[in-house]
Amino acid sequence: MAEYIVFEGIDGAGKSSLIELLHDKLINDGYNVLCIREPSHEILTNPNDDVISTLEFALDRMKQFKRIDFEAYDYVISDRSFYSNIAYQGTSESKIEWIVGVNSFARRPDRFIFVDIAGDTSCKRELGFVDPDMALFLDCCRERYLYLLPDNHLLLDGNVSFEDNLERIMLYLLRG
Ligand SMILES: Nc1ncnc2c1ncn2[C@@H]1O[C@H](COP(=O)(O)OP(=O)(O)O)[C@@H](O)[C@H]1O
Ligand SMILES: Cc1cn([C@H]2C[C@H](O)[C@@H](COP(=O)(O)OP(=O)(O)O)O2)c(=O)[nH]c1=O
Repeated sequence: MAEYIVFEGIDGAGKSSLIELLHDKLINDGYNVLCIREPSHEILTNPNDDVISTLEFALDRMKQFKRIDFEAYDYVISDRSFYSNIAYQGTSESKIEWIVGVNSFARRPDRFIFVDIAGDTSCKRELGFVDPDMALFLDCCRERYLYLLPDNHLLLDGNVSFEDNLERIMLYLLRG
């Protein structure tokens, strides 16, 4: 049964770069690895409608998981999970409660790796400049992630080198 490893963090944190490096390392070590991402395809959501966005992301999530045979792999590595749903669409207490309920059948991660950067760093990496509204929104998402971190998570500083973070990830996976 594959270990389900989730990478989370705001846009531009370095999730996909680290996943690619981890994938190559694990394949090189002889493991069967599947990399997935959420959403599994481009989803046209309305950023002003957290309810519709939540349902779109949650449906895509459930359908994607139906297609995965966890017995066929050693590791399934995912770029995002239902935690993104809470971080991005959970803009009030009542929405968070509802989003947790909508995702109650979503698979829980065996390993949770949070790559941490600030909202303005995200803007600089993704847009090339700091959009104050976007930076503020992303800082709120970051706060929700930090509040939600499950037990046994690994928190990475997304400003240090990929090599240093890959080393930390390998130690974390070895910890059992
Ligand atoms: N630690 C880092 N140091 C320097 N550049 C980084 C770092 N992490 C990410 N980047 C850069 O930021 C951009 C977004 O990285 P990416 O891996 O696509 O993030 P995400 O998947 O979290 O959106 C890429 O250009 C990447 O090279
Ligand atoms: C899975 C998921 C993603 N999202 C958002 C977060 C990202 O802004 C976007 C995915 O963007 P994308 O560019 O595909 O990936 P990334 O920025 O992680 O490299 O979808 C949600 O708002 N809710 C969710 O449940």
